[in-house]
Amino acid sequence: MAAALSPTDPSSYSETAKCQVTSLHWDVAIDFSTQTIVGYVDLSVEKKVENLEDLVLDVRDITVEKVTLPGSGKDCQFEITNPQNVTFGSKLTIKLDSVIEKSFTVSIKYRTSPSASALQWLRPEQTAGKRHPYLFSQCEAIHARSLFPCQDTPSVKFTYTAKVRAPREITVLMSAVRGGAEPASDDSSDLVTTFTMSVPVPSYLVAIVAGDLESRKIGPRSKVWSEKEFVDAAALEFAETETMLQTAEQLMGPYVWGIYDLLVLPPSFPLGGMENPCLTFVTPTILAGDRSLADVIAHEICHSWTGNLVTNKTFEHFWLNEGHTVFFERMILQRMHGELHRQLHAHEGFLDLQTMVDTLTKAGNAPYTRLVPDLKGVDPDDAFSIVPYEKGFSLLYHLQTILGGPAVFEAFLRAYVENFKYKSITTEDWKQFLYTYFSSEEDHKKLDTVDWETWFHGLGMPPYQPNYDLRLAEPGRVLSKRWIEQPDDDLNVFSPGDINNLPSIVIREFLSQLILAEPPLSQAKVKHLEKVYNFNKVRNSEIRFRWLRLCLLVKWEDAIPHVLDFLNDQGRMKFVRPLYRDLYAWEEARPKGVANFLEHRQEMHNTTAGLVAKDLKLEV
Ligand SMILES: CC/C=C\C/C=C\C[C@@H](O)/C=C/C=C/C=C\[C@@H](O)CCCC(=O)O
Ligand SMILES: [Zn+2]
Repeated sequence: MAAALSPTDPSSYSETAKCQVTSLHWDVAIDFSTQTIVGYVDLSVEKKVENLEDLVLDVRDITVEKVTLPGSGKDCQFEITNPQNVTFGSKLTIKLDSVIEKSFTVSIKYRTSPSASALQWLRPEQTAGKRHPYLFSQCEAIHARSLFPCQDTPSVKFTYTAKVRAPREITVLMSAVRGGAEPASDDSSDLVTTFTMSVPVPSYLVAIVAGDLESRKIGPRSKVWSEKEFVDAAALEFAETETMLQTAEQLMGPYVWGIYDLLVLPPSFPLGGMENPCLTFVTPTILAGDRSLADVIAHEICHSWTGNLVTNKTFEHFWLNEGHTVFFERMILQRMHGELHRQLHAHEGFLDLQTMVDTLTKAGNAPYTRLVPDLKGVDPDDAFSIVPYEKGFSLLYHLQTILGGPAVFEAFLRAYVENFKYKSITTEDWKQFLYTYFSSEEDHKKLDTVDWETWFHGLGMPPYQPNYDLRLAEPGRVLSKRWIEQPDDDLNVFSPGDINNLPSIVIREFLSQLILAEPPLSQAKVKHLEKVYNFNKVRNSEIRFRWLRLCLLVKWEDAIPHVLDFLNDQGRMKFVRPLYRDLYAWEEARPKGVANFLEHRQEMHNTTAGLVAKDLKLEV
């Protein structure tokens, strides 16, 4: 019989009403030769009920060797049920007959599997330096259970310490403050590095990286880490980090995590960024050379408050993490570059939301367009999209508009963070606080005009269409209109100078408008665009992405090798999944897309490969 999932979190087996993990100690060795992590996790647990018979934990692809209660020195019986559940992993039940104390510790001796979904192992030849192997983790949403047995639900927060052993030429970092690295007592060719995270975090924020890493100081509390080959470029690209941190502190209160470092990962990293505390992980696709893609850094910095301090209680409330973070990210852009930048980014987000809603709806996944989706029986990775980011932002922007503008709403958001910091909350908690904060009769009348049911549970686009100020984008929009209206046999009116002085965000808007043109642009026009502006040479990933989508839209065969190059150069899902879907949708290009995927899937990140396989309708 299948094991039951938690009544309070559809993505976890843990029984958090009975007991909760409050701290964790991880004592492990990284074994690159077997692609496993081996050692102990010690969990300190607090009982919530008098008679606690079992401790139930989430595991996936983990071999448990022994469980002991260090307090009494006794071994515990344990069993693993649902061993093959692809979506949620398995349920580890530890028998606790003898525990009478309110708090106790269990020590679990275990090993991970080479196919642990949280981990990507790279051979030396897959790294930039080609000298040493590399390992990185991605635990959000529910992959921490493949790294260590845990209550893998964001409703539980714990502090942690760690001791990680690895070969001495490998630098190990975690989402925590790094202590020293000492030679292992039995073999000085290994180093043991220690870490401390003293702010309670959910399991999805535990992260590890191990590789041939260097760092550069980029601010009083910040370093950037990466392979030697990228580190100087990364230091220049992210030089605004401290300004962003200070701006975020003005908006949301003190930064509680001590250090804020950045790690630039190898190109297969599946996300733009991941807000691992003390050490944000980012994709190298934001190394544009001109800081124009640093909005990703602003976003990850804001998660230090929204997400990492105030956390969604389950991934059904993921919009609380992401909607607020996008809202604050755009406030940082506004403070640094002006309101028109915020307006243009918000507009771009709304266009992206429309595209995503169309894609999900056409694919039969309309339920994932809900702001608060039902994740019962659903892998959170399958439900993941920009919907919670942009629909969430739209809701907050709408509230800002009706409740009195930025000053009033910023004060509310600051109070929201203050009120819920260190907690995990639901959408209902958020809404109750909103009504309590805006308590006057007049404000309640305004709040009651909001169609909450449609915002939270409605399918498709939000029930309100914002009217953003697009003055900044005007030159790009005028140029796109000219291209759309110009007859195909009279294209010599365009010249490279048309886009010379346009900021990259405006070129993005230019290309987005061309993609949206109805009827679609002719292939002749797209070929002429290349002739005049040389887009195939542009390395800015956001421009490259839009340009290649436009080429596929008009079925320009010569563009396919450029698309495949981009797909094989990097593995960011935001770019890879739509391009593979476009290849699939074009019947003649489909075999090339499928063949390219099959050739490269072994090099891809697990999660990306699994989702692309579904996009290409291949067996997983
Ligand atoms: C409603 C959605 C339900 C669950 C999703 C929760 C987690 C999904 C999982 O796939 C993890 C996502 C992690 C995201 C981290 C960073 C993003 O900001 C990246 C955004 C995309 C990009 O910029 O490349
Ligand atoms: Zn985010």
